[in-house]
Amino acid sequence: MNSEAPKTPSNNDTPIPQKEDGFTVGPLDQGPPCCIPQPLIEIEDLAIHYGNARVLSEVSLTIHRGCITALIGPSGCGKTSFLTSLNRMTDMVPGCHVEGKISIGSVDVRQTKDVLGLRRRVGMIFQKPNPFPFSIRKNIEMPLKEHGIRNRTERTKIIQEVLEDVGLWAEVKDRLDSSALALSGGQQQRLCIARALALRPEILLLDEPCSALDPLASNVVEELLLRFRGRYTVVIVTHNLQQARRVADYAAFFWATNGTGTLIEHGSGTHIFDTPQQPLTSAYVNGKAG
Ligand SMILES: Nc1ncnc2c1ncn2[C@@H]1O[C@H](COP(=O)(O)OP(=O)(O)OP(=O)(O)O)[C@@H](O)[C@H]1O
Repeated sequence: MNSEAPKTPSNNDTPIPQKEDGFTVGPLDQGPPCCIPQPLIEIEDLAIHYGNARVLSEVSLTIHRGCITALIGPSGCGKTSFLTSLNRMTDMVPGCHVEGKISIGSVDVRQTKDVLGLRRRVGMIFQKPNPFPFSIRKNIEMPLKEHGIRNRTERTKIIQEVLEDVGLWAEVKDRLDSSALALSGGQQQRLCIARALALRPEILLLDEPCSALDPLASNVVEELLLRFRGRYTVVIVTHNLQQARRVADYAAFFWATNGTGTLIEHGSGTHIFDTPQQPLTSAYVNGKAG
């Protein structure tokens, strides 16, 4: 294990990026613009079961505010299960049982009664873009209404802001009432990210967000993630090690033995990809295992 600081510059003098190229990139007042390693999510001795099968065990990890943390490891080692436990999506899986402690700031994730508030704070983006089968506008408006934003002018403002944040505004501003399903895959994924941003989350969980996209669309989403650094705390599952290497301030490597995954090693992206301590990590990141 390693808790060395990430490669990203960490000092208070880094200027806050201003609106450029039509992007505003999230609430500007939400924190340090660079990756100052301050713990935000603390996971202690996490275990996850589906029925009698223990698929994840003994995972302890600190995730830092404003940083991008990549979860890597072969298929079936528990990355998605881990990710979805962070905003209690695991509650929705019949037979799923989570043990251990997850804290986000002062909130005890497993004990909190305010699951809606938790999910507002911790947004989730899935592998396959999943826009609602409605208009582009309604895709963002619906969750805003569900979360109690009754004022139409405020909703209209947020819709424009978040579409600008994901670089989609110029492409869709003249067809906000057209079906979201008519957008390309990459545009749909950016719409889903905009929908998550509309609720002003602090944390974004992304489960292989680029794997269903063509290389060009994938690059656009990756670029977007880099722009989120410092504004949102991003936790991303990716099988694309090149992508993980490019974006990760921190990386956590999982591996399963006899069906039970665990965390083998974590640390800065540089540490995991260039100087891993564990032979298994080295074999995996160099394409010799997994
Ligand atoms: N709903 C479920 N019911 C039963 N078992 C499940 C369920 N979801 C996941 N599993 C099992 O839990 C283990 C971990 O799965 P998980 O999807 O978390 O791994 P992963 O590392 O994200 O895999 P991948 O990279 O293929 O998405 C696997 O053995 C999987 O079959």
